[in-house]
Amino acid sequence: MLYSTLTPARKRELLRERLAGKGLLRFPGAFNPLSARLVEEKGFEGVYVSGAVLSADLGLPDIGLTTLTEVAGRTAQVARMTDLPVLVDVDTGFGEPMNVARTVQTLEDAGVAGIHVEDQVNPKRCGHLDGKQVVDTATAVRRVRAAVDARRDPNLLVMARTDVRGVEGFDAAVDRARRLVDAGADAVFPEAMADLREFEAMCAAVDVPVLANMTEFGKSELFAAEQLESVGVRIVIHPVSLLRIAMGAAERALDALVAEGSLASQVPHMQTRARLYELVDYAGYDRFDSTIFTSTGHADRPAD
Ligand SMILES: C[C@](O)(C(=O)O)[C@H](CC(=O)O)C(=O)O
Ligand SMILES: [Mg+2]
Repeated sequence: MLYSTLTPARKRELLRERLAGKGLLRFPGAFNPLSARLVEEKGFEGVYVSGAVLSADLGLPDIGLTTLTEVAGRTAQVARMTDLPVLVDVDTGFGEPMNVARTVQTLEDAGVAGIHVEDQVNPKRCGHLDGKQVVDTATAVRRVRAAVDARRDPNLLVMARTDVRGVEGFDAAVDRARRLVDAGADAVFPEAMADLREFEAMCAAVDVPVLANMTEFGKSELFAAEQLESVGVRIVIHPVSLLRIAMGAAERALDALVAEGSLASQVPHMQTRARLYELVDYAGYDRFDSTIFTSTGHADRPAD
């Protein structure tokens, strides 16, 4: 009931423990707080909060228009719904290194287990589009150092995302990733890798966990979990997938409503009322209510 049963500190500790072990951690993107519960119930290891989803949710393109307050607010709502560690996309950190520091502390307060900050210029764009620009290494390093220095919980995972692959090529991306690890990054998110071999080489080049972004309609093929695991990738995100699936379903249903005048044909595709209530733990609230009434000896309500 009311959810998360673990403190943010414990979730961070658990993520660190899992990363110290072996295997791939799968982080589907939650497109709303409730979907985070679904992700947890299905047995995934973490929840991703995507900047692209957050922007799209507000009807905005993913070009750095969202504010820290919006991102932190939504992320806190997601994090409180799950015992899984939440990894959040903070784009370029919302400004200069001082802003990055504030971003990190604000998101620590929002209950996340990790953040990733990227080395694009502002306005940023989706990492799988052409025409991106990146900042120089010194600026990228300052962002990561600011993030690392600002965290109050040493277990908060500071992940450095580099967009250099799509701008200057793979070797430059490896150089950039190494510099960001030297600056204190706990993990690396190499954006827009061309193939599995590049993931493998990146994993071999840095001795911190590497993330793979399996976003659809992007530059990377959609590799399966076993393929990524076999080349040493430690975290995979499916950032926008659930939003795409939900929006695809919503559009098809609206078309049916227009064509058929009713949604009767769509009911088999819907999450049932019972399943929704299960996800929000309706029964848990009922139990709480009756326990309180019983224990306070409320006369009007029978104990059950
Ligand atoms: C991972 C990402 O940063 C996101 O915001 O989810 C995006 C995803 C996308 O636009 O498909 C990205 O830049 O890759
Ligand atoms: Mg993003």
